Amino acid sequence: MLKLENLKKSFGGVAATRDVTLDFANGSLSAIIGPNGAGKTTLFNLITGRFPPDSGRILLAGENIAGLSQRRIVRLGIGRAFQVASLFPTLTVAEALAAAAQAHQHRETVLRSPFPIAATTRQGEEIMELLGLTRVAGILSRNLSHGDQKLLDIGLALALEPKVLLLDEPTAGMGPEERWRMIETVQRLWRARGMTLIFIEHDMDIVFKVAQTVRVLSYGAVLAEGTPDEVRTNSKVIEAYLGKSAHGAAA
Ligand SMILES: Nc1ncnc2c1ncn2[C@@H]1O[C@H](COP(=O)(O)OP(=O)(O)OP(=O)(O)O)[C@@H](O)[C@H]1O
Repeated sequence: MLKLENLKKSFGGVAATRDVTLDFANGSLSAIIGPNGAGKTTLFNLITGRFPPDSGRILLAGENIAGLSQRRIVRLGIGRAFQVASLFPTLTVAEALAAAAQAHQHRETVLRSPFPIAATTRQGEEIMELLGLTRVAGILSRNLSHGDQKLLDIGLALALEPKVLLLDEPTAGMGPEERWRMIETVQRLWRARGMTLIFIEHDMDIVFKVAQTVRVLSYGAVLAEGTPDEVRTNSKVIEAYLGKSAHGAAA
């Protein structure tokens, strides 16, 4: 579904992405891990077109999307949960989702009516159900808890009907219990939608329990990849990244 071939990106003298080649199978659930500054977010920025790569290819279902605009890449089916819930402070959760669905269906035309049509309202309801947001459907986005704001961010990305969804640290800033609830929700939506889902995560317990495959970045390059068991026991990973806490401690 998504293939990265020899991707490179430098910022000034810093090589943030150094010859990264990775293959994400259709419908897979993958984690990207690595120490701070390893280039995880840069990889997402390249995939979503925030920055063009210096060289290399990004193949989505065989088509090279490297260097295309962010808008075009979204339309081709790559979604990313951004911190955007805060952009709709005066809309309720239900309104924000229906508006996003409507805007997507009208291909970015400006919303002219505050009253979304039935189909997009229904689409918003489905997303709320999937993410467990129905209980806060009528709450203004600005009044949501941190966890619900993050869920709404994911919901807004889902409204654009992505084939590949990128989540950059979906559990950041959450306590242990809330983290597990969030990651269960992520797993549920991945199963329900059958999409290719890639998440960046620092909590190793979550990564090793949830991901089908794990990619480890270090200094902008792929240090290791494989199943959670393969990565957990990889000597390079243990040495460079996990240290002695290879069996579960957070990064
Ligand atoms: N827009 C930018 N301009 C300049 N340098 C950048 C930019 N984006 C990333 N970098 C640099 O590229 C390197 C990789 O950063 P990146 O944010 O991708 O790492 P990361 O693995 O996501 O880190 P973290 O876990 O801390 O979020 C860092 O040295 C960072 O300072």
